[in-house]
Amino acid sequence: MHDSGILAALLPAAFATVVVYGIYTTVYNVLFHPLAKFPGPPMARATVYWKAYVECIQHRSFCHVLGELHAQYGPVVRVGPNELHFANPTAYHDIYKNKNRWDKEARLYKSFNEDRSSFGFLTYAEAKNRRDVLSRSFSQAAIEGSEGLCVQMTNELCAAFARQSKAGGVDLHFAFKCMAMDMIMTLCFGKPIHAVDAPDFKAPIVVAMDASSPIFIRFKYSDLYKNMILKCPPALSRMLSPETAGLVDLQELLRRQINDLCDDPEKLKQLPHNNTIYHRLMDAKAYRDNTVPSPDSLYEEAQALMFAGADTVGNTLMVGTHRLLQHPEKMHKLKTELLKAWPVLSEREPRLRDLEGLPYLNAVIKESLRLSSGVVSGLLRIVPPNGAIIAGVVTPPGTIVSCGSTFVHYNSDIFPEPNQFKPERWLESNDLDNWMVAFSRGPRACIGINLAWAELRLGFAHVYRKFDMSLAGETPEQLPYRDTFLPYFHGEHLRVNMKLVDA
Ligand code: HEM
Repeated sequence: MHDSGILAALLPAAFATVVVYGIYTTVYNVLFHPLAKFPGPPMARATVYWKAYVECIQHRSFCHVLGELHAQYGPVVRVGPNELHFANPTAYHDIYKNKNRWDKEARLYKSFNEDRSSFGFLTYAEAKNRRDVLSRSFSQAAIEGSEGLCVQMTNELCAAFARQSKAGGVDLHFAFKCMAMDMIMTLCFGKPIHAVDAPDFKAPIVVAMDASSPIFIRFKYSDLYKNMILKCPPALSRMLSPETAGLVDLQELLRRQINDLCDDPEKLKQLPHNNTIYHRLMDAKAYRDNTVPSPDSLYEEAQALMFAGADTVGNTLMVGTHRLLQHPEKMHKLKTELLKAWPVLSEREPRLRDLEGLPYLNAVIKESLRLSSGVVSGLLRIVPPNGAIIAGVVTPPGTIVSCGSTFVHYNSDIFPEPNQFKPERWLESNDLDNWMVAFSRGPRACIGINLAWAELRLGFAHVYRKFDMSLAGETPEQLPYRDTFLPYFHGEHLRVNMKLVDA
């Protein structure tokens, strides 16, 4: 028989095998799977590609879809053949508690192409090794040591506000992200990229990161597409997919930085600060096995730190500002507190320690963190071999589980009138802190929490003490976002007139 004859005979057999396998898995998933008794949309019970359809074809925001599903199906919904989402806030503490060593879920976490980073390692053990090295750079003491740098970045943002303020206002969507990007770049490599100096705050790296957010959703469902964009030569990738060109530029910039350091570690000595995160990451003695990670791993860590550290802080400052502008009386209260702590602008500015003691400032930050929620997607975890009880529900081993932070932060039993901006609620009860989950909880909680708090305290304090702000144009009633892991704000950017106060 000719080759073409063999192929002609095999093709129908291969096709039939695929069809039979498809029918078998569908019947198994719907009727016999250990999760068969949990309610959920019929297609979600049958295939993971239901979620892909909702996210990639319908372009719907999955955390919002989850809200509708829970209203229809109750507190536990089966959103994939092997996946449950919990709406009950107690589930949050059951899943993300300190003593849990649960793995992260591969499809979601591999989509970021940061598999060998603190954020991307799937297992607790691998992540712990890296976190042990990094945690020294993010400890409370380290961040206090970087206070001068943090103040400098905030001052540079304010100087840029003063310079760039013009008819039409400044773009706060990008401005705060630029500041956070300069901060993390300086902490990593000792030199800022001066993102805040870009005209209208459109620093290419920040714009590229912003535009690339929705693309990662597609990476979740197609390795082929992901590799086509991220692993083929940059010039070809830019040609094949102009919409992701910015992401490729960002990768090249970080790769150059890391390759330079790996090729010639002596270059570390030339960095303006001698105690950067990459001094630490490239110090073999910092590791239990005395081995510096591969250049690829160091690159992925840099990407993880940029993505984790810039948009999150930027979004919180933007959402807080949006709400304060909608509530002049709360803005006034904040400014009054700041004026008392910092009566004359030209005199000693308050230190981080002083800002920690300002109750209303801290309440404003908590309320901004609650409303922006940090990461809005469910942080998917795998139930270990012994199974688990989550919010009172017996959950089989191997199940993918999550409870999104928005289901905690917008729960009206915990936060009455959850859509309202009420910093005062944090002053009335300390118990609420138990339900602040913006930085997640447990062994994979945010490693940058101290840095984030420092940036938020200094950001709010300096900007609100130094500027009177008013909306340029219409007040957007809401800042609509889509769940792309972080919230992706896709509406009109928040533009604000900034007027320097006299003293
Ligand atoms: C308002 C600011 C921030 C918020 C709301 C936030 C939120 C979070 C959340 C929810 C996680 C858990 C993600 C997961 O389980 O998949 C996380 C992890 C992480 N964050 Fe942050 N973050 C913020 C700022 C920062 C900053 C400034 C950095 C440092 C550059 C940072 C670095 C990280 C890293 C490295 C992880 C991975 C930890 C691990 O998986 O073990 N974050 N963050």
